[in-house]
Order: sequence, then structure tokens, then C-alpha cells
Amino acid sequence: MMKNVVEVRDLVVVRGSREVLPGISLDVPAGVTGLLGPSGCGKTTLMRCLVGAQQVRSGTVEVLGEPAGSAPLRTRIGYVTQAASVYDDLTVAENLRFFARVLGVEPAQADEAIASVDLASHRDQVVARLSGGQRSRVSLAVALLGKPDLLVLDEPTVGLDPVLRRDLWELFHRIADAGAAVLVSSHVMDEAERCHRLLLMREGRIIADGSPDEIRERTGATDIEQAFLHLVETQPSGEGDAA
Ligand SMILES: Nc1ncnc2c1ncn2[C@@H]1O[C@H](COP(=O)(O)OP(=O)(O)OP(=O)(O)O)[C@@H](O)[C@H]1O
Repeated sequence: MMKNVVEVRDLVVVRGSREVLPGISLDVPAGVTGLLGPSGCGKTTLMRCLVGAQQVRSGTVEVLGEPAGSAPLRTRIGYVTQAASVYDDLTVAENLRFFARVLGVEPAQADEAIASVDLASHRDQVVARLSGGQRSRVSLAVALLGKPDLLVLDEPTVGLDPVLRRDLWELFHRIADAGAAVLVSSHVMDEAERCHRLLLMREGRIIADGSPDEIRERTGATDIEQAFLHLVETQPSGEGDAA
């Protein structure tokens, strides 16, 4: 059995004057893990900690057995933020070749990454003229350069239509099947069913973790949205993390 890809223990993060993560602990195993919770609950802050982009007050964050942010992790983690991270005035292929150079990976990997997100037929198109879903896939392709072992995706399906969302989730599963751990955040609870495992988050705490089936069974709910509401009602805010 593989060790967890991510292990977070007693993590405290303060942003501005607010304790955004008040001592969170969680694990992320292989497969597709959904980090679900309402807007502002701290999903982005947690993801920033995993990729080493967030100042932390205390606690530990280990990724692939190394402290988050350490040099060996640089090409082993792919991160797609909510903001566009590719150049609109370059083509798909130009973007990928540019980032491949920046990351110091083989140029051939640019073509592989383009193919893996199904954009080969758009490789010479300028990003500005792509649809929203295609543009998201360009960012995803960049994150796949270096063949990361952990892919961290911050609300990658927000604003996309149901067909594009389904296609992207299929892609996340293909990436996970190829061996990477995929952590996907969302504030849309109906994306839960698409994950192997869920971390339900509220006010900087994990209020449940397990497979969608386990969480539904544990709460007696018919769907994850109901399960979340049940957990919120039975676990007053500010009290202990789930086991
Ligand atoms: N730069 C900052 N300075 C101070 N507070 C911040 C900063 N960025 C975020 N916060 C606060 O931290 C809390 C968590 O924000 P975060 O972006 O991690 O939440 P989120 O769950 O990702 O939300 P969303 O789903 O809307 O992206 C929020 O209350 C937010 O206002």
C-alpha cells in the first residue's frame, strides 16, 4: 500500500488578521481526491500550502515525503490556480514550449502534454481564441509538464458547462489512472460523486473525509450536499476535526 502523497498535521495559517486554517490535519492518497467546501472556507489557502506558496505559522506539510516547498518537489507537483496562467497571445504549442523551457523539461514533453489534454488539433491556435474549457486545458497541460506525481487543481471546472465539466473530470481520472494523485477543489457539492475520496471542509477545518459512499452512509444522507448540511448541523463550527 502506497504511503499518502500528502500529509498535513496541525497546520495553522494566518492571513491578514484572520486564522484561516486553525490547526488542520489531513492526508491525500493516490487517486482523485475532492476538496469540497463553501467559498472562503480555506481551500485555496490549503492548496497554496501544499505547493509551498503560503507562509505557515505552525504545523507540518509533507508532500511525497518531502517538506512542502522544498526544491526536489519543483517538478513533481503541478498546480493550476483559479487565475489564467498561460499567455493569451501565444499559441497552445508556444505556451507549452515556453513553460517546458522554464521548467527545464524535454521539449517533447510539450507535445505529450498537449496530446494528453486533447488539444493536438488546436496546437497552433492562439490561446485568446480558444473557448473557456479549452483554455483551462492549456493551463492543465502546463501543469502536466514534468509528469508530476501530484496535481493540485483549484476549482478547475468553475464556470464550465456540464459537458466540459464531465470531459475534464474524465481527464482527471485518466491522469490519476496513469499514476498521479489528483487533488481537485470545488464549492459545488455535485462534483463529489466524481471523486474516489472526499475531504469536506468548513471554516478551515476538515469536517469529514472518506469515499462518497462512506460519507453518505455515515451521515444517512442521500447525497453529499445533504451530508455536508447534516455535518454542519451536528458539528458546531470551531469544534474538532473529523478523525
Ligand atoms: N491575501 C489575503 N489576505 C487576507 N485574507 C485572505 C487573503 N486571501 C484569502 N483570505 C481569506 O482567507 C479565507 C480563505 O480564503 P481561500 O481563498 O483560501 O478560500 P476558498 O475556500 O479557496 O474560497 P473560494 O472557493 O471562494 O476560492 C477567506 O476568509 C479569505 O477572505
